[in-house]
Amino acid sequence: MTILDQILQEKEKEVRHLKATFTVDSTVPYQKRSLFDRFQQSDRMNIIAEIKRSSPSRGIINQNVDPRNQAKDYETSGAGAISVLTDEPFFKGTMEDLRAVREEVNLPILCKDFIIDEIQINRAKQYGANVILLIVAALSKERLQALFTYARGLDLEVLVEVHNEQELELAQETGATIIGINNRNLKTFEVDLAITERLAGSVNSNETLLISESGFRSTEDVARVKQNGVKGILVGETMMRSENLQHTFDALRVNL
Ligand SMILES: O=P(O)(O)OC[C@@H](O)[C@@H](O)c1c[nH]c2ccccc12
Repeated sequence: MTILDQILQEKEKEVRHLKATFTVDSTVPYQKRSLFDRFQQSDRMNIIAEIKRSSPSRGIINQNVDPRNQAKDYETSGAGAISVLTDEPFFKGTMEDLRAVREEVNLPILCKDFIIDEIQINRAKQYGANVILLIVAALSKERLQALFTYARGLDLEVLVEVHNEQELELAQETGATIIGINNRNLKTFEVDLAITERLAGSVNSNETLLISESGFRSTEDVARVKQNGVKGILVGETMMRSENLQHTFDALRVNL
């Protein structure tokens, strides 16, 4: 069984529990913050900076981070959006982290989780997400379409994550306007920026916002992907380990 299979098995349990315990509170106000508009217009590489305590591939990264302070520091250093890993069993994040971050910053917030059911989308919105992640490798074509349409109906944006040509085609058929090319294979953990170089060419980057995800450490890394129409990068570990965030942001926010 791959790690992705294990995670999805856990998610099924989580969804069963959620269905028994979570109800939507329709009195919670929602304020839209568009990642698409912000990123599509920018003339510098946009950074989605991630709150990531731990991961199955890297182990503990920064277990005791205060998500509020970290997010605030990301915002002042030049982040265009914040990603909050909310998966608990494998990444040690929480929905409370998402809420805390949402209260602290004015940027679009991505709920980074393995979404397989509508109820997780309701919960993400209620905790303050503006954008949700749908991972093509984790869903059937039908479920991908259903969850995508459901989220759009709630006025959320959707980052559709792909790792190969076939998944990219599915994302496009779904109607995705924000596509994340994950350089990390979620089944083997292998990271290779060549994945973005290979896939980005088949996307019309005037209509679709292209994000490259995982494995960014240096200006050179970003330079490799920007030629291909990529307007944003998703950076976790490098941000969580940075001792000088301003310096890290300046190095990665190359001119487009
Ligand atoms: O820490 P990195 O290598 O900068 O990667 C960040 C982000 O791309 C990664 O956390 C990620 C991309 N897609 C995911 C799906 C689920 C969990 C995590 C992820």
